[in-house]
Amino acid sequence: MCGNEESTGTAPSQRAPPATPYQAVQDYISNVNSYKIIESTLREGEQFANSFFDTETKVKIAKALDSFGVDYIELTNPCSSEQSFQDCKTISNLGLKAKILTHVRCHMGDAKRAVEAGVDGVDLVIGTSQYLREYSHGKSMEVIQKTALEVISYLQSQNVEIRFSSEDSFRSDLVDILSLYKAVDRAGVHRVGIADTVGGATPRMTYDVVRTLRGVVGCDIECHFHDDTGCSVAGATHVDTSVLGIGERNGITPLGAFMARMVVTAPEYTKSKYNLKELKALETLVADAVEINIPFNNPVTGFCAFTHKAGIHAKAILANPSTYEILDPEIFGLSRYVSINSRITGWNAVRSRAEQLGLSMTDEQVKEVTAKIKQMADIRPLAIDDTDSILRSFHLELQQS
Ligand SMILES: CC(=O)SCCNC(=O)CCNC(=O)[C@H](O)C(C)(C)COP(=O)(O)OP(=O)(O)OC[C@H]1O[C@@H](n2cnc3c(N)ncnc32)[C@H](O)[C@@H]1OP(=O)(O)O
Ligand SMILES: O=C(O)CCC(=O)C(=O)O
Ligand SMILES: [Zn+2]
Repeated sequence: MCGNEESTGTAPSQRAPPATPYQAVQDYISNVNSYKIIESTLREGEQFANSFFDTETKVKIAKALDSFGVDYIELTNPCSSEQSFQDCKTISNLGLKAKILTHVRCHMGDAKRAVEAGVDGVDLVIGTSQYLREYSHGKSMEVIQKTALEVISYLQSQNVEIRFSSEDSFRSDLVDILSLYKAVDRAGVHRVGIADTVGGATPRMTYDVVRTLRGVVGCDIECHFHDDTGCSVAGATHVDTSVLGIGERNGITPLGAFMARMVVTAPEYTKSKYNLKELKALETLVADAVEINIPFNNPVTGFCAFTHKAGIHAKAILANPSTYEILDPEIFGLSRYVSINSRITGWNAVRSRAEQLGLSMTDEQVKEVTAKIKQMADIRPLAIDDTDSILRSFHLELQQS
């Protein structure tokens, strides 16, 4: 052992645990205590390369999302196929607490089919960037606005909730989209949405656009962010998510990562509203359905999300978990793991493991066995069983000597 043989400090077990070990990172500027989740696993998620959801799977996922507590569940356009239409009807009739939305083109035919499917709300979308106006639908801003107002007026007559969104908002002309949003807001939509369809926006750009839009519309503002450049966790009043972030290309804001963010930013609201302990089961359900593994570094549920390895970390974590954790795993029904299996393990971690195993040793003895673990760990990777046996046989030798 080197370095800290003499500075053992106070043993973690001798100190009173702090009353509130986890402290929120306060965001005094934003109003984060009333956001809502538009969960799009069954829409954006169906655009994920591997996705095939049969009706039974969709129903299971919809029920799991509902039980988790999401506010809205967004479904694929019922015009996509006969089964998409039937599935919209089936899920709309489940009597879930979450409102059921479908996502359609800002187009009268799509809007009528959405109403026939019996959804609670319709998410209208149309591309507004030069790229999409030229290469997708070919419509001018004037035609877009005229069509939008007609479709909105029809949907109002059908008493459904209406969201109007531009696709590729961040590459659209800001003046163009602001005047379009102003018009649809005046027409009475419930929300407008902005979408970073290609995942190129920065947090600063997002802040600027949402702030400017907030000055122009009175309705709620929904955000939809793609993760092409790893910047998808953000939002305004309503945030689009999908389980594990599945979606077109490499997807959108992952529900779990967003929950991780919000449990820090708005802890009371988030914990009281969402059944965070169901996150892991929900992610496992969707991962199995689309035949993927949960990434090792997934926020909250990645296998090492709460694993502490380096000796300096382990000591402090054992004394007070908030030293190296911004999230309490218990909130998600999970537990932390302190590794003692490597050459970077420290004696404090080993002492804690020995205590867990009921092996009583002096500090000097723990340091001695730690040196043995390190010796072995320099030769090959160790598993927990290996280090436990080293501890047990060392302890046995002590008793026999
Ligand atoms: C960024 C996003 O993720 S937006 C959501 C993407 N979701 C989907 O695409 C849902 C699944 N899509 C589908 O099932 C099909 O594309 C359908 C049913 C919507 C349309 O299918 P098709 O009629 O075969 O058209 P296709 O998919 O080849 O092309 C899209 C058509 O929609 C038009 N379009 C695209 N956006 C809009 C819009 N907002 N309003 C009106 N028309 C639009 C395009 O111009 C094109 O029309 P065209 O047939 O005259 O060329
Ligand atoms: O409807 C929206 O707001 C977003 C549509 C979409 O999936 C996207 O633009 O990436
Ligand atoms: Zn998208």
